[in-house]
Amino acid sequence: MLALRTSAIIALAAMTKDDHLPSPDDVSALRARIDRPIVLVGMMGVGKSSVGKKLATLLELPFADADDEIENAAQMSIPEIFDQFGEGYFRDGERRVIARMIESGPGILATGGGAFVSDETRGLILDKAIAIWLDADLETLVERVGRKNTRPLLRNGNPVEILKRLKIERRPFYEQAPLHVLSEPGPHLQTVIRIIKALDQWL
Ligand SMILES: Nc1ncnc2c1ncn2[C@@H]1O[C@H](COP(=O)(O)OP(=O)(O)OP(=O)(O)O)[C@@H](O)[C@H]1O
Ligand SMILES: O=C(O)C1=C[C@@H](O)[C@@H](O)[C@H](O)C1
Ligand SMILES: [Mg+2]
Repeated sequence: MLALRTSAIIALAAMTKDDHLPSPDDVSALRARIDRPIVLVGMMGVGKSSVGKKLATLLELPFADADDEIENAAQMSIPEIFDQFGEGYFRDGERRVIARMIESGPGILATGGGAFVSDETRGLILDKAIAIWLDADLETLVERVGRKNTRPLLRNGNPVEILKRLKIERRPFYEQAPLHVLSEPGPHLQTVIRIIKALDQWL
């Protein structure tokens, strides 16, 4: 497969009839080339956890979610951690959990929306893993985060305005990921296939 090691591979093409599931042989061949963790980064609600799980199933790789790991380690929910100890404490835990998980070898890791903003975490991911920026427009994010009220950063103010601001503030960090995949409205599988294609070109 042609290795496109240019600055970034942008898989933003609209869904076409070419967005079909790759054959089992193609998936196996790709799987064999994955020698590092694949780390999904991007805004809250973009689909890192839900798409990441499906991607892991398709590639037959272990899946882990940094937010879940933090909750398990603390035996508390993320809103409880924010309420009782504050965001700084959460970010410390997030940094430690991701540093540990990056050492676990090939697998799919869904990060929390703010993880890639940390210089230390971002440096580690860029050095030792394959970072994929999952991206969506504001309207899509607003619709998706509205399905659950579990994101403490959206509780203190107008969620649309907060998401809009965070999206602008975080873009310079997210765009450092070498792969950029759009997660548009539609089936999760559409995004999974786009990730597979981006990886196939990159590796
Ligand atoms: N491609 C998609 N098409 C339709 N719905 C999606 C898609 N991706 C995610 N969703 C839905 O959007 C919601 C948020 O997704 P998810 O929890 O995976 O986001 P996240 O990026 O992990 O967010 P966070 O950073 O807060 O953990 C879920 O209800 C999920 O099913
Ligand atoms: O975007 C963020 O900063 C966050 C996203 C979620 O995944 C959680 O990590 C937490 O709610 C913070
Ligand atoms: Mg998540």
